[in-house]
Amino acid sequence: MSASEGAQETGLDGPAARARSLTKAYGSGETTVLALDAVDVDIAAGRFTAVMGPSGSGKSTLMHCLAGLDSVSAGQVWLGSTEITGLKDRELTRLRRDRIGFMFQAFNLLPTLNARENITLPMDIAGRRPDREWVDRVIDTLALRDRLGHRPAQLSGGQQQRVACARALAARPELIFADEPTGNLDSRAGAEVLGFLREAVDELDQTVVMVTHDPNAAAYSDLVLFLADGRIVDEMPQPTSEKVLERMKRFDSGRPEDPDTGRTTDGS
Ligand SMILES: Nc1ncnc2c1ncn2[C@@H]1O[C@H](COP(=O)(O)OP(=O)(O)OP(=O)(O)O)[C@@H](O)[C@H]1O
Repeated sequence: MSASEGAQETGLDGPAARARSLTKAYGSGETTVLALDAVDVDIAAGRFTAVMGPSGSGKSTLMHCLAGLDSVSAGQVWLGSTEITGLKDRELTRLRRDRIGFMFQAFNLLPTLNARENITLPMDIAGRRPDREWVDRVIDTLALRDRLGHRPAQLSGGQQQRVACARALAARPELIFADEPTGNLDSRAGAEVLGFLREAVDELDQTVVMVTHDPNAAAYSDLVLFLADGRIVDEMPQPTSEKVLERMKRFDSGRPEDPDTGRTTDGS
């Protein structure tokens, strides 16, 4: 079987996003922080990828650079076959609007709009006519049909996050970025939202990249990428929460040594 037949069989042709030697430095001179250090990554289309790593390892920076929300210091980023590094701000804004969906920890729902209006808001702003059939499918998949007339204050946290999820899916973006999407939810509502992201991939053929600290959340993904000090240091296909937790513990025990004493910095 040729590679192209394989791609056809899985319905995939090339990664949804790609970075090569992606480098991001903040600040200058002695205070420079290298948030991403020559990262190479392929985000597989039609898959659910989780990004994990210790605090400050570069997870959010990676997501922001892949999504064109942040400029890069060096290297290249592609969304599908479009190189986004080098695009002008206006082109980037349009590309984000048309091709990417976002879900953040804060739901960013507009309080005066009802659920349906919040879901279609990005398309309304862009002057795009929603694909009714698709939006209906998203609404039913997320079990929001009987909540469409409610404003955010009349919805539970989990329902609000489902509306945010529907909003990210509504324009049928090529890629959905979720940054700690369950961070503000109790475990039941969190599990529900993760289940829906999983369904978006399995049933609706969407591509999801999720930044998380939570091994249980990462276990919903197809592949976990582990970042440390701005580099991808490991990856884990078919993760379970136990295996992810074990891997994360190795970061905790990998405390840097003091070069003078050879001891770890906590004195052990
Ligand atoms: N705007 C900024 N200005 C300066 N430094 C920054 C900025 N944003 C991030 N950094 C630094 O870049 C590094 C990576 O940050 P980033 O937010 O990507 O990490 P993270 O893995 O998402 O962390 P967390 O899990 O705590 O959210 C950190 O050292 C951080 O302090």
